[in-house]
Amino acid sequence: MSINSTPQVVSIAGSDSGGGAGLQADLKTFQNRTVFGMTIVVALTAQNTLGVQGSYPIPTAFVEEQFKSLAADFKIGAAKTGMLFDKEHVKCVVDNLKAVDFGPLVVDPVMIAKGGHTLLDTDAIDLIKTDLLPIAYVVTPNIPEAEVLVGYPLTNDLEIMQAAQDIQSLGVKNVIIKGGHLLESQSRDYILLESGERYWLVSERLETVKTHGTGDTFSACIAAELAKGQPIKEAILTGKQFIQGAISNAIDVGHGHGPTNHWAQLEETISVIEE
Ligand SMILES: Nc1ncnc2c1ncn2[C@@H]1O[C@H](COP(=O)(O)OP(=O)(O)OP(=O)(O)O)[C@@H](O)[C@H]1O
Ligand SMILES: Cc1ncc(COP(=O)(O)O)c(N)n1
Repeated sequence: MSINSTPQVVSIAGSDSGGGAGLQADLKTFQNRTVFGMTIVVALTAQNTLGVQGSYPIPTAFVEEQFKSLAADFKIGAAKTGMLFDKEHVKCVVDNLKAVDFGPLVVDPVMIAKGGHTLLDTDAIDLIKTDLLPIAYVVTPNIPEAEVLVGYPLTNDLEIMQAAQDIQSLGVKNVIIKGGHLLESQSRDYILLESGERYWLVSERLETVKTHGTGDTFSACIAAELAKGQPIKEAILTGKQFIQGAISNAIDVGHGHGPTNHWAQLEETISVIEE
């Protein structure tokens, strides 16, 4: 085996002490998908399934030091970003990503935790649009995050499709608008690829409160598959199959919005509906 031939992936995000979202969800997902996972810690949260009790940024100089440590040794095949805390940290992450080759970048534009706690200052959003998205290969906003990125409400399929196009025009190659927040009997994500191909990935919507960290888990799985060299369409399908399996094979921890099951296997119940 040649040096560094094992697929390697890094998550640049915040720590969730409760283990269901953030860096912890990403590492568990990387492990399940058999890629070697690493982390660049941007912020810490004191958090459990009941909510976020506090958050604390890592000094940007130390974020940079972590970038340098990983770049000096590993051959990273894909990266993802999650909670980036504020404008200074977004700038630090962008500057450092430009200085290294960590492969295709998946941006999960985490803004507000499901419990309502702010994970990104609102004055950092412009920088995400102008500086982070142009260097991203994939972006995975949920509906409220997509609304913030485009500046108009998404109330029907046509508006979601238009939003994907408007987000792509910011410079990111592939756009996934996640439909976990749509109150329908199906869970539908809208995909617009670099090639112009567009489709919905549709699965049964599972009635559960155990959805803490669904977005992190989904985007981490996509990054893992990209690090293995999977094409984007396959990587996204695997992400959707993985999150469906992780929600449907529930585990029982905590008293609130429990985490998904990161040791679950892929679920094969996804439909692809071309536009
Ligand atoms: N109840 C559900 N049943 C089936 N799939 C779901 C459900 N909730 C979310 N999903 C799927 O999980 C993935 C993540 O979507 P979601 O919209 O929940 O992201 P998110 O809000 O960013 O998550 P989080 O902020 O918790 O990390 C999507 O593929 C979505 O379709
Ligand atoms: C550190 C960190 N990153 C991301 C999320 C989003 O997950 P959710 O929306 O399920 O709370 C979170 N709660 N904490």
